[in-house]
Amino acid sequence: MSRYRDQLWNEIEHIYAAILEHPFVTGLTDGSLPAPVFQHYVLQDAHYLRDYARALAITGAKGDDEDAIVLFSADAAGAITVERSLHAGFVADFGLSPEQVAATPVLPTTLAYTSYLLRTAHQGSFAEAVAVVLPCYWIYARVGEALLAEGSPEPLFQRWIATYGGEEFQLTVERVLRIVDRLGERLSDSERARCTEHVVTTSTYEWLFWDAAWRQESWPAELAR
Ligand SMILES: Cc1ncc(C[n+]2csc(CCO)c2C)c(N)n1
Repeated sequence: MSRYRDQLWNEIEHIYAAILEHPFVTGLTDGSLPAPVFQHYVLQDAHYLRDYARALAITGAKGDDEDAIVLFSADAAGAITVERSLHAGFVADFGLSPEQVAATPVLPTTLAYTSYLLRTAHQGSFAEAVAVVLPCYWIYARVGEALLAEGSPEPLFQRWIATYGGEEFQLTVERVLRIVDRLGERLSDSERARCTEHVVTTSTYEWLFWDAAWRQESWPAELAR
């Protein structure tokens, strides 16, 4: 019997491959990513990280042992710290004012992704909560690793790559994957199917999140009041 993580990776490998080929991601390493696209991503990510931290805190509260409670609760705080340091730096680099940042609306893809995260974390079991938050860790660790090997000529993008390709983050993800493997050994068939669906859904949202920035997604201007 293979580890649960290997079964899950089989389900999302094609999404990961599509992410590595996405022009947003290739634009990070060849330096061609247009600044407004990266800016869009960073501003939406600030909204995303706040709700992701909430989803992690709920996952921690549902933890089935002390290590799991500590890991997810600490990462809930960590997601806010990352958001503040990474994003304060990028926002300063872009010359954006705090007012402009505060006025940035939560756009459709961010709202859909965070809503699904929070709904599942609130309503699901501990295993479902772990499954729904997993792709955020796992895909960024794998993408960070792949991009670190290539690097970027643009210092701003290189800083982003170093955050997620770095060893410390890789160790955090390994700790989450050990919990996934442990839970995988005792899931019923129906709970396993629900967990797999959450992993596939939020992996798809990871692709969509980059694509929304690439498309410069907005709410329909013709419906604005
Ligand atoms: C859309 C989106 N998905 C994943 C991450 C990466 N990420 C955010 S918090 C966290 C773990 C705890 O710090 C990780 C890996 C991101 N920034 N934005």
